[in-house]
Amino acid sequence: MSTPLLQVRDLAVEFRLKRGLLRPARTLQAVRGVSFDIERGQTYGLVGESGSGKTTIGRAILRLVPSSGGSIVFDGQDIGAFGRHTPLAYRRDVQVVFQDPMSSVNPRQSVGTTLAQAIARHRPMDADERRREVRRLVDSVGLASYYTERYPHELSGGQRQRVAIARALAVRPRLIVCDEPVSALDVSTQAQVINLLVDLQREFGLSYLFIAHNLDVVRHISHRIGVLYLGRLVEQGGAEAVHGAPSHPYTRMLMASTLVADPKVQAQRSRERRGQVRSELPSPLAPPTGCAFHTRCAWAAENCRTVMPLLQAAPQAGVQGACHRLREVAAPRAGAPLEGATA
Ligand SMILES: Nc1ncnc2c1ncn2[C@@H]1O[C@H](COP(=O)(O)OP(=O)(O)OP(=O)(O)O)[C@@H](O)[C@H]1O
Repeated sequence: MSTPLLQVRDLAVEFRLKRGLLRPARTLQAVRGVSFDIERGQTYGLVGESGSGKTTIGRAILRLVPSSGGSIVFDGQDIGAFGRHTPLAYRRDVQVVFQDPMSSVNPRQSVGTTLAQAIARHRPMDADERRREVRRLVDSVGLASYYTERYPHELSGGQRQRVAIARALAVRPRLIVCDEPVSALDVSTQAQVINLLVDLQREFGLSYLFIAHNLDVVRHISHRIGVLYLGRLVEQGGAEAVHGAPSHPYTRMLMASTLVADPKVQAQRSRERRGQVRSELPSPLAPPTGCAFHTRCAWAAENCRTVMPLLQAAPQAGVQGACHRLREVAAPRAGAPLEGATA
Protein backbone atom coordinates (compact mmCIF):
# COMPACT_ATOMS: atom_id res chain seq x y z
CA MET A 1 0.00 0.00 0.00
CA SER A 2 1.32 3.49 -0.82
CA THR A 3 2.15 5.96 1.91
CA PRO A 4 -0.67 8.30 2.94
CA LEU A 5 -0.83 11.63 1.13
CA LEU A 6 -1.01 13.48 4.43
CA GLN A 7 0.30 12.40 7.83
CA VAL A 8 -0.54 14.49 10.87
CA ARG A 9 1.37 13.53 13.99
CA ASP A 10 0.85 14.86 17.52
CA LEU A 11 -0.33 18.18 16.13
CA ALA A 12 -0.72 21.02 18.62
CA VAL A 13 -1.92 24.54 17.91
CA GLU A 14 -2.24 27.21 20.54
CA PHE A 15 -3.44 30.80 20.47
CA ARG A 16 -2.02 33.42 22.79
CA LEU A 17 -4.84 35.66 23.93
CA LYS A 18 -3.63 39.14 24.74
CA ARG A 19 -4.10 40.58 28.16
CA GLY A 20 -7.24 42.69 28.53
CA LEU A 21 -8.16 45.47 30.93
CA LEU A 22 -9.29 43.03 33.62
CA ARG A 23 -7.69 39.76 32.61
CA PRO A 24 -4.16 38.44 32.20
CA ALA A 25 -2.71 37.06 28.95
CA ARG A 26 -3.74 33.44 28.44
CA THR A 27 -2.99 30.54 26.13
CA LEU A 28 -5.78 28.62 24.48
CA GLN A 29 -4.81 25.12 23.38
CA ALA A 30 -7.07 24.70 20.37
CA VAL A 31 -5.57 21.41 19.17
CA ARG A 32 -3.62 18.88 21.26
CA GLY A 33 -1.83 15.65 20.28
CA VAL A 34 -3.88 15.03 17.14
CA SER A 35 -2.65 12.30 14.75
CA PHE A 36 -4.31 10.95 11.61
CA ASP A 37 -3.56 10.04 7.99
CA ILE A 38 -5.34 10.94 4.78
CA GLU A 39 -4.88 8.22 2.18
CA ARG A 40 -4.52 9.07 -1.51
CA GLY A 41 -7.90 9.39 -3.21
CA GLN A 42 -9.74 9.10 0.10
CA THR A 43 -11.62 11.30 2.55
CA TYR A 44 -10.94 11.79 6.24
CA GLY A 45 -13.96 13.26 7.98
CA LEU A 46 -13.44 15.41 11.05
CA VAL A 47 -16.44 15.97 13.32
CA GLY A 48 -17.05 17.74 16.59
CA GLU A 49 -19.05 20.57 18.10
CA SER A 50 -18.30 24.20 17.43
CA GLY A 51 -14.98 25.13 19.03
CA SER A 52 -13.56 21.59 19.03
CA GLY A 53 -10.64 22.60 16.80
CA LYS A 54 -11.72 21.31 13.37
CA THR A 55 -11.09 24.51 11.44
CA THR A 56 -7.82 25.09 13.26
CA ILE A 57 -6.54 21.70 12.06
CA GLY A 58 -7.58 22.59 8.50
CA ARG A 59 -5.87 25.96 8.80
CA ALA A 60 -2.67 24.36 10.12
CA ILE A 61 -2.62 22.06 7.07
CA LEU A 62 -3.15 25.10 4.83
CA ARG A 63 -0.37 26.89 6.76
CA LEU A 64 -2.72 29.69 7.77
CA VAL A 65 -1.90 29.17 11.45
CA PRO A 66 1.44 27.98 12.83
CA SER A 67 1.51 24.73 14.77
CA SER A 68 3.10 24.74 18.21
CA GLY A 69 3.97 21.04 18.19
CA GLY A 70 3.94 17.86 16.13
CA SER A 71 4.28 17.56 12.39
CA ILE A 72 2.33 17.61 9.15
CA VAL A 73 3.88 15.60 6.33
CA PHE A 74 2.46 16.04 2.82
CA ASP A 75 3.54 13.51 0.22
CA GLY A 76 6.65 12.71 2.25
CA GLN A 77 7.59 16.35 2.89
CA ASP A 78 7.43 17.91 6.35
CA ILE A 79 5.62 21.20 5.75
CA GLY A 80 7.15 22.59 8.93
CA ALA A 81 10.44 22.73 7.02
CA PHE A 82 9.03 25.22 4.48
CA GLY A 83 9.92 28.22 6.63
CA ARG A 84 7.94 31.44 6.41
CA HIS A 85 7.01 31.24 2.74
CA THR A 86 4.78 28.45 1.55
CA PRO A 87 6.06 27.09 -1.79
CA LEU A 88 3.79 27.75 -4.77
CA ALA A 89 3.55 24.00 -5.46
CA TYR A 90 2.12 23.36 -1.98
CA ARG A 91 -0.33 26.24 -2.34
CA ARG A 92 -1.50 24.63 -5.56
CA ASP A 93 -1.61 21.06 -4.23
CA VAL A 94 -3.68 21.91 -1.15
CA GLN A 95 -6.85 23.91 -1.75
CA VAL A 96 -9.80 24.86 0.45
CA VAL A 97 -13.56 25.11 0.10
CA PHE A 98 -15.24 27.10 2.87
CA GLN A 99 -18.75 27.05 4.29
CA ASP A 100 -19.38 30.48 2.82
CA PRO A 101 -18.47 30.33 -0.87
CA MET A 102 -18.65 34.12 -1.08
CA SER A 103 -15.52 34.31 1.06
CA SER A 104 -13.43 32.78 -1.72
CA VAL A 105 -14.87 34.62 -4.73
CA ASN A 106 -14.81 38.27 -5.71
CA PRO A 107 -18.46 39.42 -5.84
CA ARG A 108 -17.57 41.87 -8.63
CA GLN A 109 -16.12 39.21 -10.91
CA SER A 110 -18.01 36.82 -13.16
CA VAL A 111 -17.63 33.09 -12.58
CA GLY A 112 -15.55 32.84 -15.78
CA THR A 113 -13.11 35.55 -14.67
CA THR A 114 -12.74 34.01 -11.20
CA LEU A 115 -11.88 30.62 -12.68
CA ALA A 116 -9.61 32.06 -15.38
CA GLN A 117 -7.62 33.96 -12.74
CA ALA A 118 -7.19 30.85 -10.61
CA ILE A 119 -5.93 28.92 -13.65
CA ALA A 120 -3.58 31.73 -14.74
CA ARG A 121 -1.95 31.83 -11.31
CA HIS A 122 -0.78 28.22 -11.40
CA ARG A 123 -1.13 26.81 -14.92
CA PRO A 124 0.28 28.88 -17.77
CA MET A 125 -1.69 28.42 -21.01
CA ASP A 126 -2.88 30.63 -23.85
CA ALA A 127 -6.17 32.54 -23.64
CA ASP A 128 -8.13 30.17 -25.92
CA GLU A 129 -7.05 27.09 -24.01
CA ARG A 130 -7.87 28.89 -20.72
CA ARG A 131 -11.41 29.66 -21.97
CA ARG A 132 -11.88 26.01 -22.87
CA GLU A 133 -10.56 24.97 -19.47
CA VAL A 134 -13.02 27.34 -17.74
CA ARG A 135 -15.87 25.71 -19.67
CA ARG A 136 -14.58 22.23 -18.75
CA LEU A 137 -14.48 23.27 -15.09
CA VAL A 138 -18.04 24.62 -14.93
CA ASP A 139 -19.19 21.49 -16.73
CA SER A 140 -17.34 19.22 -14.29
CA VAL A 141 -19.21 20.80 -11.35
CA GLY A 142 -22.57 20.35 -13.09
CA LEU A 143 -23.20 23.91 -14.27
CA ALA A 144 -24.20 24.92 -17.82
CA SER A 145 -21.59 26.92 -19.76
CA TYR A 146 -23.63 30.17 -19.58
CA TYR A 147 -22.84 30.28 -15.85
CA THR A 148 -19.37 31.58 -16.78
CA GLU A 149 -21.09 34.93 -17.51
CA ARG A 150 -22.94 35.02 -14.18
CA TYR A 151 -21.94 36.92 -11.03
CA PRO A 152 -22.01 35.39 -7.54
CA HIS A 153 -25.13 37.35 -6.46
CA GLU A 154 -27.04 35.77 -9.37
CA LEU A 155 -26.41 32.24 -8.06
CA SER A 156 -28.12 30.09 -5.44
CA GLY A 157 -26.14 28.84 -2.41
CA GLY A 158 -25.62 25.42 -4.02
CA GLN A 159 -24.48 26.98 -7.32
CA ARG A 160 -22.03 29.24 -5.48
CA GLN A 161 -20.61 26.24 -3.68
CA ARG A 162 -20.18 24.50 -7.06
CA VAL A 163 -18.25 27.56 -8.28
CA ALA A 164 -16.07 27.48 -5.14
CA ILE A 165 -15.35 23.79 -5.83
CA ALA A 166 -14.55 24.59 -9.49
CA ARG A 167 -12.19 27.32 -8.31
CA ALA A 168 -10.37 24.86 -6.06
CA LEU A 169 -10.22 22.33 -8.93
CA ALA A 170 -8.91 24.94 -11.36
CA VAL A 171 -5.35 24.53 -10.10
CA ARG A 172 -5.44 20.69 -10.14
CA PRO A 173 -5.03 20.16 -6.40
CA ARG A 174 -4.29 16.85 -4.71
CA LEU A 175 -5.93 17.60 -1.36
CA ILE A 176 -8.95 19.81 -0.68
CA VAL A 177 -9.76 20.96 2.83
CA CYS A 178 -13.58 21.11 2.79
CA ASP A 179 -14.50 23.20 5.83
CA GLU A 180 -18.24 22.76 6.48
CA PRO A 181 -18.91 23.04 2.73
CA VAL A 182 -22.57 21.99 2.98
CA SER A 183 -23.60 23.31 6.40
CA ALA A 184 -25.27 26.42 4.99
CA LEU A 185 -27.23 24.50 2.34
CA ASP A 186 -30.68 22.91 2.53
CA VAL A 187 -30.78 19.14 2.85
CA SER A 188 -31.38 18.25 -0.82
CA THR A 189 -28.67 20.65 -2.01
CA GLN A 190 -26.32 19.20 0.62
CA ALA A 191 -26.79 15.75 -0.93
CA GLN A 192 -26.13 17.09 -4.44
CA VAL A 193 -22.91 18.83 -3.41
CA ILE A 194 -21.70 15.76 -1.51
CA ASN A 195 -22.43 13.54 -4.51
CA LEU A 196 -20.53 16.00 -6.69
CA LEU A 197 -17.51 15.86 -4.35
CA VAL A 198 -17.62 12.04 -4.43
CA ASP A 199 -17.76 12.03 -8.27
CA LEU A 200 -14.88 14.51 -8.53
CA GLN A 201 -12.84 12.44 -6.09
CA ARG A 202 -13.25 9.40 -8.35
CA GLU A 203 -12.54 11.37 -11.52
CA PHE A 204 -9.46 13.25 -10.32
CA GLY A 205 -8.15 10.95 -7.54
CA LEU A 206 -8.56 13.77 -5.02
CA SER A 207 -8.12 13.47 -1.26
CA TYR A 208 -10.35 15.44 1.09
CA LEU A 209 -10.25 16.56 4.68
CA PHE A 210 -13.99 16.96 5.20
CA ILE A 211 -14.91 19.04 8.24
CA ALA A 212 -18.46 19.14 9.62
CA HIS A 213 -20.34 19.02 12.90
CA ASN A 214 -22.90 16.50 11.63
CA LEU A 215 -21.79 12.86 11.78
CA ASP A 216 -24.52 11.75 9.37
CA VAL A 217 -23.22 14.15 6.71
CA VAL A 218 -19.56 13.23 7.27
CA ARG A 219 -20.30 9.52 7.03
CA HIS A 220 -21.67 9.87 3.48
CA ILE A 221 -18.39 11.04 2.05
CA SER A 222 -15.70 9.73 4.41
CA HIS A 223 -13.59 6.61 4.36
CA ARG A 224 -12.36 7.30 7.88
CA ILE A 225 -13.75 9.55 10.58
CA GLY A 226 -12.09 11.32 13.51
CA VAL A 227 -14.15 12.78 16.35
CA LEU A 228 -12.70 15.82 18.09
CA TYR A 229 -13.54 17.05 21.56
CA LEU A 230 -11.89 20.17 22.99
CA GLY A 231 -8.95 19.84 20.62
CA ARG A 232 -8.28 16.11 21.06
CA LEU A 233 -9.33 13.10 19.00
CA VAL A 234 -11.58 10.93 21.15
CA GLU A 235 -12.49 8.36 18.52
CA GLN A 236 -11.31 7.45 15.05
CA GLY A 237 -11.80 4.59 12.65
CA GLY A 238 -13.56 3.45 9.50
CA ALA A 239 -16.57 5.62 8.65
CA GLU A 240 -19.12 2.79 8.75
CA ALA A 241 -17.81 1.49 12.07
CA VAL A 242 -17.70 4.90 13.80
CA HIS A 243 -21.10 5.93 12.47
CA GLY A 244 -22.73 2.51 12.75
CA ALA A 245 -21.83 1.87 16.39
CA PRO A 246 -20.09 4.83 18.03
CA SER A 247 -17.58 3.66 20.64
CA HIS A 248 -17.02 6.86 22.60
CA PRO A 249 -19.74 8.45 24.78
CA TYR A 250 -19.09 11.79 23.06
CA THR A 251 -19.65 10.29 19.59
CA ARG A 252 -22.90 8.80 20.90
CA MET A 253 -23.90 12.24 22.17
CA LEU A 254 -23.15 13.85 18.80
CA MET A 255 -25.22 11.22 17.01
CA ALA A 256 -28.12 11.47 19.42
CA SER A 257 -28.28 15.25 19.02
CA THR A 258 -28.54 15.08 15.20
CA LEU A 259 -32.04 15.18 13.76
CA VAL A 260 -33.05 12.63 11.14
CA ALA A 261 -36.15 12.32 8.97
CA ASP A 262 -36.83 8.66 9.82
CA PRO A 263 -39.22 8.73 12.85
CA LYS A 264 -38.04 5.33 14.15
CA VAL A 265 -34.39 6.40 14.15
CA GLN A 266 -35.32 9.80 15.58
CA ALA A 267 -37.24 8.16 18.45
CA GLN A 268 -34.25 5.98 19.26
CA ARG A 269 -31.92 9.00 19.21
CA SER A 270 -34.32 10.91 21.48
CA ARG A 271 -34.31 8.00 23.96
CA GLU A 272 -30.51 7.98 23.90
CA ARG A 273 -30.50 11.75 24.45
CA ARG A 274 -32.71 11.44 27.53
CA GLY A 275 -30.10 9.17 29.14
CA GLN A 276 -27.33 11.73 28.66
CA VAL A 277 -25.95 14.32 31.04
CA ARG A 278 -27.11 17.83 30.17
CA SER A 279 -24.17 20.13 30.51
CA GLU A 280 -22.51 22.95 28.58
CA LEU A 281 -19.30 22.55 26.62
CA PRO A 282 -16.50 23.52 29.06
CA SER A 283 -14.29 26.48 28.21
CA PRO A 284 -11.31 25.48 26.07
CA LEU A 285 -9.31 27.90 28.25
CA ALA A 286 -9.85 25.64 31.25
CA PRO A 287 -10.56 22.12 30.00
CA PRO A 288 -11.57 19.62 32.71
CA THR A 289 -8.85 17.43 34.22
CA GLY A 290 -8.56 13.73 33.33
CA CYS A 291 -10.92 12.95 30.48
CA ALA A 292 -12.09 16.37 29.24
CA PHE A 293 -15.52 14.84 28.50
CA HIS A 294 -16.16 13.55 32.03
CA THR A 295 -18.31 16.55 33.00
CA ARG A 296 -20.86 15.56 30.34
CA CYS A 297 -20.49 11.80 30.39
CA ALA A 298 -23.13 9.41 31.81
CA TRP A 299 -20.47 6.69 32.12
CA ALA A 300 -17.89 8.81 34.01
CA ALA A 301 -16.16 7.06 36.93
CA GLU A 302 -13.64 8.34 39.47
CA ASN A 303 -10.51 7.79 37.34
CA CYS A 304 -12.14 9.68 34.45
CA ARG A 305 -11.82 12.84 36.57
CA THR A 306 -8.11 12.42 37.11
CA VAL A 307 -6.49 10.29 34.39
CA MET A 308 -6.52 11.35 30.76
CA PRO A 309 -7.42 8.34 28.58
CA LEU A 310 -5.29 7.69 25.50
CA LEU A 311 -6.59 6.37 22.20
CA GLN A 312 -6.75 2.59 22.39
CA ALA A 313 -8.33 -0.22 20.40
CA ALA A 314 -12.12 -0.27 20.82
CA PRO A 315 -14.24 -3.46 20.66
CA GLN A 316 -15.35 -2.34 17.19
CA ALA A 317 -12.75 -3.63 14.68
CA GLY A 318 -10.44 -0.91 13.36
CA VAL A 319 -11.73 1.75 15.77
CA GLN A 320 -9.79 3.57 18.48
CA GLY A 321 -11.36 5.42 21.36
CA ALA A 322 -9.95 7.55 24.16
CA CYS A 323 -12.15 6.35 27.03
CA HIS A 324 -11.51 4.38 30.24
CA ARG A 325 -14.84 2.61 29.85
CA LEU A 326 -14.87 1.75 26.15
CA ARG A 327 -16.00 -1.83 26.74
CA GLU A 328 -18.92 -0.82 28.95
CA VAL A 329 -20.03 1.88 26.53
CA ALA A 330 -19.95 -0.68 23.71
CA ALA A 331 -21.74 -3.39 25.77
CA PRO A 332 -25.24 -4.12 24.43
CA ARG A 333 -27.07 -3.31 27.66
CA ALA A 334 -25.43 0.04 28.28
CA GLY A 335 -25.08 1.15 24.73
CA ALA A 336 -26.65 -0.85 21.96
CA PRO A 337 -25.71 0.52 18.56
CA LEU A 338 -27.90 3.47 17.74
CA GLU A 339 -30.72 2.01 15.73
CA GLY A 340 -30.70 2.95 12.08
CA ALA A 341 -27.20 4.30 12.34
CA THR A 342 -26.13 2.29 9.35
CA ALA A 343 -29.30 2.97 7.38
N1 LIG B 1 -7.36 33.16 15.77
C1 LIG B 1 -7.79 32.69 16.95
N2 LIG B 1 -7.46 33.33 18.09
C2 LIG B 1 -7.88 32.86 19.30
N3 LIG B 1 -8.61 31.76 19.46
C3 LIG B 1 -8.97 31.07 18.36
C4 LIG B 1 -8.58 31.51 17.05
N4 LIG B 1 -9.09 30.64 16.15
C5 LIG B 1 -9.76 29.71 16.86
N5 LIG B 1 -9.69 29.97 18.18
C6 LIG B 1 -10.27 29.17 19.26
O1 LIG B 1 -9.78 27.84 19.08
C7 LIG B 1 -10.80 26.90 19.42
C8 LIG B 1 -11.03 25.99 18.23
O2 LIG B 1 -11.64 26.79 17.20
P1 LIG B 1 -12.02 26.19 15.78
O3 LIG B 1 -12.57 27.30 14.95
O4 LIG B 1 -10.87 25.43 15.25
O5 LIG B 1 -13.17 25.17 16.15
P2 LIG B 1 -14.22 24.46 15.19
O6 LIG B 1 -14.39 23.09 15.72
O7 LIG B 1 -13.80 24.59 13.79
O8 LIG B 1 -15.51 25.30 15.45
P3 LIG B 1 -16.55 25.96 14.39
O9 LIG B 1 -17.33 24.79 13.88
O10 LIG B 1 -17.33 26.90 15.22
O11 LIG B 1 -15.71 26.62 13.36
C9 LIG B 1 -12.04 27.70 19.82
O12 LIG B 1 -12.06 27.81 21.22
C10 LIG B 1 -11.79 29.07 19.17
O13 LIG B 1 -12.40 30.09 19.92
